Amino acid sequence: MSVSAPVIIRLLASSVSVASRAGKIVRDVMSKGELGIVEKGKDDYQTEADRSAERCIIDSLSRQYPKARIIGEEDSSPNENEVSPEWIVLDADKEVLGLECPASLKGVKEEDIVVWVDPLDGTSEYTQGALMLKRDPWERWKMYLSHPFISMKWYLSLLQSNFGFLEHVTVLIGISVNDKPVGGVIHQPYFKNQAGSEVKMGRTIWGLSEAGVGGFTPAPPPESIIITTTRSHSNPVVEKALQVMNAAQILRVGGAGYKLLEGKASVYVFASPGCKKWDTCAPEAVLSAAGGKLTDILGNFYKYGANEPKPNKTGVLAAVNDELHSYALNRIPQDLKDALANK
Ligand SMILES: Nc1ncnc2c1ncn2[C@@H]1O[C@H](COP(=O)(O)O)[C@@H](O)[C@H]1OP(=O)(O)O
Ligand SMILES: [Mg+2]
Repeated sequence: MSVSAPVIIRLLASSVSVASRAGKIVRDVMSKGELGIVEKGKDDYQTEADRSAERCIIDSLSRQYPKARIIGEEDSSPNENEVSPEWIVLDADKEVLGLECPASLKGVKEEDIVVWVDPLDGTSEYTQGALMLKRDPWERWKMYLSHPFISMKWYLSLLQSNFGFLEHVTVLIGISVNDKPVGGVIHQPYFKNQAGSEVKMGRTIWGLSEAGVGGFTPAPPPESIIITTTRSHSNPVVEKALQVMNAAQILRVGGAGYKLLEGKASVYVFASPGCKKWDTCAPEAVLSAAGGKLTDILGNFYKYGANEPKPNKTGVLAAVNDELHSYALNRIPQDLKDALANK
């Protein structure tokens, strides 16, 4: 790799490469069918894919950027023995390496950087996707019984979903400097690239502050207001914040990364704690590089320094441009903002 490129460019290029490798780990664990689900907290699960993909990303990046602070959702400690040599990725994406570094980022030093890693965003959708991959109804029913966190209502909605929730899964790597997300990578392991009769799985999107985005073309905002929100972590306050938006449509999809990429919505509203810094760092970087804005429900930016609290206690409000962000912010009732701020 060219050592002459500024560190922020090299790190973003390395993150693009390692995110694809992590995406393959996510697919491989699913293919084996042994998810190794662990309950971390209420509505919060971890699988073998989360653990292995995180080790792949953290070990690959920390070998190349030892002075950067890298924080992963699963908080697994580095242990050489656990890491398969095949998981270590030391190459870097050529397109990103060739980017002109914005002047404001040229002087960034490795030790100024904090990287937030979510190895598998949309874990609920991933585990539910596993259930639906069981084509034999009896096998599926037995697996459902071993997933005590999936209610019968969800099970029935899954049966009607045409097995689509795996597309909501993403791998997120967010790069922050001075508390701000400046670079982001969102990899979709289950995105289908159709080339003739051949289907190749996976796509990687990146964004860099003042440089733009790559890997996809952001769609122009729809004429009417289309909102996206959680499908698996709702509550009455989340619903109240949606009702006041006067939206033409509400799309309920999983994962923070996927909400930015599903292509139809222009505003993301989630008036609840639940998301953490690793959920929003990469999406915020990509969104702002594309001209959008992500804040909490009160309109304040989150800070991404290494010592900042991990939970995004005051929710998420994101939009593809400032005008739509202001529209949504002004519609949220003050009592709802106060209730979240004082939680
Ligand atoms: N109540 C919660 N508990 C745990 N994680 C949450 C919660 N709410 C949101 N998240 C995280 O934020 C992401 C976006 O939320 P949602 O899918 O509900 O829209 C989720 O995929 C999940 O990340 P993860 O899947 O990495 O654990
Ligand atoms: Mg997440």
